[in-house]
Amino acid sequence: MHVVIIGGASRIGSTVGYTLSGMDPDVEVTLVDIDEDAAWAHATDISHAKYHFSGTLERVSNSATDVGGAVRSTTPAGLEGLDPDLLVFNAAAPRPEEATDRGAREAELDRNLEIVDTVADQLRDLEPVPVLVVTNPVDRLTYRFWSVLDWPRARFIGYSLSEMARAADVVGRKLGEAGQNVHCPIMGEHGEHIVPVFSHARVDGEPVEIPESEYADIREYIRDIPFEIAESRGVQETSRWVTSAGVTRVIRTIAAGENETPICLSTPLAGEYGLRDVCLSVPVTLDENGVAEIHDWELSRSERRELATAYEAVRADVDGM
Ligand SMILES: NC(=O)c1ccc[n+]([C@@H]2O[C@H](COP(=O)([O-])OP(=O)(O)OC[C@H]3O[C@@H](n4cnc5c(N)ncnc54)[C@H](O)[C@@H]3O)[C@@H](O)[C@H]2O)c1
Ligand SMILES: O=C(O)C[C@H](O)C(=O)O
Repeated sequence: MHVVIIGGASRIGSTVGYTLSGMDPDVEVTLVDIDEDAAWAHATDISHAKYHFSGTLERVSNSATDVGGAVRSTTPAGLEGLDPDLLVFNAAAPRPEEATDRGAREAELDRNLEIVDTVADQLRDLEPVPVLVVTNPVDRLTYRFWSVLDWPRARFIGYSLSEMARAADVVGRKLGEAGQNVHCPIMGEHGEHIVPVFSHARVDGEPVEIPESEYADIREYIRDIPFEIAESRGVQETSRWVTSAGVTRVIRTIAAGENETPICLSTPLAGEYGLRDVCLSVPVTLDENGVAEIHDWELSRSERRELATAYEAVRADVDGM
């Protein structure tokens, strides 16, 4: 498998490259970035890391020559010659200085829309492959890629899985259960309008009742924690570890060609949950083409209402784009 990371010199993109190369040494990784030197440096450093991870060390080169397991770098001009199986989009403009709170993702919209349009032009001649969008605001940018690239909608996936780990942490603490035994899926927007699907929460695989009195706290924790992390570490340093682990999980699921249990990711909707012309996180199974199936879960009345609110919020921006 050949994974091409656009914005490969970014904090998140380079960490995805490192994590994926460490876990799956045979996967080829190409870091594409306008910062050619930084992309080269990360590719070289990661290829040296593989010497320790897996006893492999493929020569790094800027060419697209097929070398199994190689970690390469190139600039966007080199995209044309690549033959990716999967694209990760992690390119971003520097985050506005004042964007330090929960509005930070939306504050990135205008600058990152321009980058999406530029990159979509560079991708136009490639064969359609899954595009995993990590750059914020995820739902709006996934939608933009879908609108400007004439590729099947199943190819477009927006990453929002970090929220599931955050939910497991807080729900576990509320219930006095170990976080790793908790599964609480999150639908809706990757942002303010998350929809924790409490009706599908599980502990040790069994349905669990979460007291309604805890819902507000749980939501607030999931919304706040990435910004508390960024505040303590520096606003340009977002949640790189959970994000890279989750992105790597999605890539490996696509590479494996299936996942039995649906996970919530953002994708274009065409009538599912009564919604269309928007990207929101919904339960999906994946295969090598992207989204294999959008699952139709029964939701509680309040979950449906929250999903409708997420739809309104994202649509309002999409209308103005
Ligand atoms: N979905 C999530 O859960 C999640 C989590 C964390 C961060 N993010 C988002 O990921 C994005 C990246 O964050 P980061 O801290 O890794 O970014 P960063 O600032 O470290 O890097 C951005 C990179 O994009 C490159 N770039 C800019 N324009 C480009 C173009 N046209 N082509 C190729 N490369 C280009 C830059 O040179 C830079 O290397 C942000 O939008 C951030 O909000 C999303
Ligand atoms: O990039 C951010 O500000 C937060 C990110 O979307 C995350 O959920 O970790």
